[in-house]
Amino acid sequence: MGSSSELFKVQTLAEAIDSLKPYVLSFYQRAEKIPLAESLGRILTQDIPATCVLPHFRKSTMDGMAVRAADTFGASESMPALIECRGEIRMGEAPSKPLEQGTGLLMPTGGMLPEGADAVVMVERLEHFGETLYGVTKAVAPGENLIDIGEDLVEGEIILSEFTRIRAQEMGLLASLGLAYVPVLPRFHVGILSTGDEIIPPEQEPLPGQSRDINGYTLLGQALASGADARYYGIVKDDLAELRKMLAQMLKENDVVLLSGGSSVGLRDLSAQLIGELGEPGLLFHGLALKPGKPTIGGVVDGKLIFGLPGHPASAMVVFDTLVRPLLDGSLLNPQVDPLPKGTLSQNLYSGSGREEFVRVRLIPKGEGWQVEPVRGKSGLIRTMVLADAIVHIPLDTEGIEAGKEVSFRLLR
Ligand SMILES: Nc1nc2c(c(=O)[nH]1)N[C@H]1C(S)=C(S)[C@@H](COP(=O)(O)OP(=O)(O)OC[C@H]3O[C@@H](n4cnc5c(N)ncnc54)[C@H](O)[C@@H]3O)O[C@H]1N2
Ligand code: MOO
Repeated sequence: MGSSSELFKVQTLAEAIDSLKPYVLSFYQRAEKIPLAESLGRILTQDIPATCVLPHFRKSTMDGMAVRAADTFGASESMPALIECRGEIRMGEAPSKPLEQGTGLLMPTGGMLPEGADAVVMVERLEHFGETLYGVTKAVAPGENLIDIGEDLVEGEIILSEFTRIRAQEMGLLASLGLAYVPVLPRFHVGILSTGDEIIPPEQEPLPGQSRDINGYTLLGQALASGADARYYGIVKDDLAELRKMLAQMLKENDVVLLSGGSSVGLRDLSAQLIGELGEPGLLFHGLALKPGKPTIGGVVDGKLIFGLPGHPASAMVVFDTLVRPLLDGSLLNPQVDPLPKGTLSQNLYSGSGREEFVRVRLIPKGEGWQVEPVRGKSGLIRTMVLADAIVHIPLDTEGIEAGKEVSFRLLR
């Protein structure tokens, strides 16, 4: 234990992320094209220009009659404007000739307006006087009840930027552009392993001194929620040979390997030693100026990323969220991928640790916004994470945040 302080050559979170960036970027080169129907939650790897005008025809937004707006000016219930109906436009069909002055064409919502028409009168404002004669009981303004050509999209403009996360509305937009396949970041394959002589599977009854595996499941959930293809590899005892064998297999089968436990300075600190041995460049950092999460380990073995996360369940989750998630979900390159909502802090938050802090908080509805209330409790308590709705960041160079201040938070989903 005498050499423990040398092991902890503490780096900042930003330095750790920078050291991993080149390896993550090389992974991002493996962009793939996937069917649009499977693209929800994936990250675009290209700017998407509008390749067509939308809509490409003038479209009615009401069931009614296409008219020249000027023909309806001054119309009222007591003095309707008289319009001669020249027939009906069907859905999906183009009108055959322009609309003449004083005439109208009946049309459905979504139908194409004829040349010459510049507004639609809704059926509720039409009176049928017989034969082809209709009365308009309320004037329409030019442009009323229609969507103009290019009102949605103008050809050539960049409509989605690189590293946008595809939501339902982006899927719809991509469909409207005719993109049946979309270029996205690849999904990381993530392998998760829990370590420790005392850790047992959930289905076993713990003897004194034993604990059921929590981190295997929290990390699996977080990796899946970040869009990764994640797999849980179980539990390995504090045994160098066993751990080496398992890590070699996991590195073969995954892009990212997550270990938890055994990251600190105890006798059983095997992970850092092994990461150094398994391949190049090996260990990149051991110890971060982070609270919780000081004993975090990070390394790269032959292009694969490997992390040793702290054993304490809340620490492992917070470190995943701040260090690992941004690599998996593309927010490393586009921090705007998830805009941070804001709320008002209910109590002073002190930060005298000399470390960057991530504080678990509850969100309490207050007026139209949120009151942000710190969840107290040690990082060894899983319940603190269950009570928490979000995480608030206190940067390295501040002493804390005063009660009543507005703070940004990241939702824990
Ligand atoms: N002398 C020092 N001791 C510790 C330091 C330090 O700097 N000096 N750092 C502390 C901090 S901070 C943390 S966090 C922990 C991290 O410990 P390890 O990553 O080495 O993890 P373990 O010692 O194996 O376990 C700690 C704790 O967490 C429980 N654990 C581990 N894995 C799981 C799991 N999969 N599911 C549920 N619980 C788990 C384990 O049983 C221990 O109770 O070190 C401090 N010590
Ligand atoms: O980092 Mo330990 O992670 O403070 O509990």
